[in-house]
Amino acid sequence: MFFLAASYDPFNNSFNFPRKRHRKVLETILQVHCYCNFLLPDIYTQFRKVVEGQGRVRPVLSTPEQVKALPLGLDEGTIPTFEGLGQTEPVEDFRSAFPCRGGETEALARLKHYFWDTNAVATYKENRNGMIGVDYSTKFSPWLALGLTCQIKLTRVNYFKFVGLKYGNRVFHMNGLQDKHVSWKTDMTLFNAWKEGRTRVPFVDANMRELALTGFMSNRGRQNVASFLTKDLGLDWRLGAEWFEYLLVDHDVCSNYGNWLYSAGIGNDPRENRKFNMIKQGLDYDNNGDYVRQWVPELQGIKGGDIHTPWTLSNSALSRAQVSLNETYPSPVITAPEWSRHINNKSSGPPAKGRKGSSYTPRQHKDRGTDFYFSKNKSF
Ligand SMILES: Cc1cc2nc3c(=O)[nH]c(=O)nc-3n(C[C@H](O)[C@H](O)[C@H](O)COP(=O)(O)OP(=O)(O)OC[C@H]3O[C@@H](n4cnc5c(N)ncnc54)[C@H](O)[C@@H]3O)c2cc1C
Repeated sequence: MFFLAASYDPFNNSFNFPRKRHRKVLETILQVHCYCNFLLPDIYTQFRKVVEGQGRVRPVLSTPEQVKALPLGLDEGTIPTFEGLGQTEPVEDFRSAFPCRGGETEALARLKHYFWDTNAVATYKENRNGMIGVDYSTKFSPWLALGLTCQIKLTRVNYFKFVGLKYGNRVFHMNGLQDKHVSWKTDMTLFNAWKEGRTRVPFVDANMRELALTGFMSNRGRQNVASFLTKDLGLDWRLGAEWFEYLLVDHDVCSNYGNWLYSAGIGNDPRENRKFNMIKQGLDYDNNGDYVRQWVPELQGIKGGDIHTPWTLSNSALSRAQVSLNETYPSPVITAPEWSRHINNKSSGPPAKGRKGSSYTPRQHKDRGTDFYFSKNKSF
C-alpha cells in the first residue's frame, strides 16, 4: 500500500505536508476524480505514477462557521440501540488487533496516537505486514470507510473508488471486470469451513476466526484467505466478498469488491493472477506461529513454526502437544501441491521425531514486506 503522510493536525488546526511529493499526490487525488472516470488506467502502478507525477494541491476549504439547520418538519429521530435492532452489545475480544470505537473523536485520537504520540508512522513500511497488535498498520480503515475522517488521502483506497466509478455494477459480476469465465464452485460445506475457521489450515483458520470475533483482519490475512477461497477451494469469490461485507468494521464496497476481484484474478489488471502459498505465507509472516497460537487454541501445544502444518508432525510430537488429528484438529480440507516444498524444507532442518520448538527459521523471500500489488516476483 502506498501511504501518504498528508494530514490534518487537529491541535494546531493546520495541515502537514511533510514531503513535497506527498503534497503533489494529495492534490492529484483530489483533482483526478473529474477525469479518471474515462482515463483510469487498469494497472494500479500506472495510476499511481500519474497521481504522483501530476500533483498540485488546492487550497484547503475553510471550516464552515455553522452547519445549516435541518429543513423544517424533518424529524431528527433517535440513534437506534443494539437492543432496538434486535442485537446484543458486542463483546470485545481481548486478542483484538483493533478494538475500534466509532465516531470522529475516536478517529482523531487514533490519528494523534499514530502520527504524534507514538510516531508509529515512521515504521509503517517495515511493520505493515504485521498481524498482532494495534500499531503494525494505521487502522484508519473503519473511519475512512465511513467518511468520518477525510484528511488522510491514500492512493489505493481512492483507486478502488475510481475503479467502481469506471466499471459500475460490473464489480459485482461473477465474471469480473475482464468478463472471464471461471467455473466457480458453490460447495457450502467448504464455504462454511472457510467462514468458520475450520479449514484445518491453521493460518487461514486463525485469520477467519479473528475476523468473526473482532470484525477486523490484517491486509496480509485478507490477501491470504481470499486467495485460499478462490484459488485453493475454487469457490465463487462473491461468497467470500459477501462474508467480508457482513463482518468487516471497515467495510467499503469499492475496496472490498475491488480487492476480491483482484484476488480472484478477474479484476481490472489483466496481468495479475496470483495464488498464495498458505504454508510459505504462514512461515514468512508468522514465523514462530504466535499469531496462529493466539486464535487457534486447539494447537497451542505445538511450538514454533510447526504449528502451520500439524498434519505433517509425527504421532509423538502431536501427542506431546496434546493434538489429535482425529479429534482436536483434523487434517486440512484441501492440500496444495506447492505446500510440500516448504514442508520438506522444514523437515530437513529440525530434529527427527517431530519438529519441536521454534527451530525453523524460513529464509526471507525478497518480496517479504511488499504486498502483492507492487511485487514483481510471481512466486508466492
Ligand atoms: C480481499 C480484501 C478485502 C478488503 N476489503 C476492504 C474493505 O472492505 N475496506 C477497506 O478499507 N479495506 C479493505 N481491504 C484493504 C486492506 O486490507 C485494509 O484497508 C487494511 O487492512 C485496513 O487496515 P489499516 O487501516 O491498518 O491499513 P493500512 O495498511 O494502514 O492502510 C491505510 C489505509 O489505506 C487504505 N488501503 C490500504 N490497503 C488497501 C487496499 N489493498 N485496498 C484499498 N484500500 C487500502 C485503507 O483505507 C487503509 O485504512 C481489503 C483487502 C483485501 C485483500
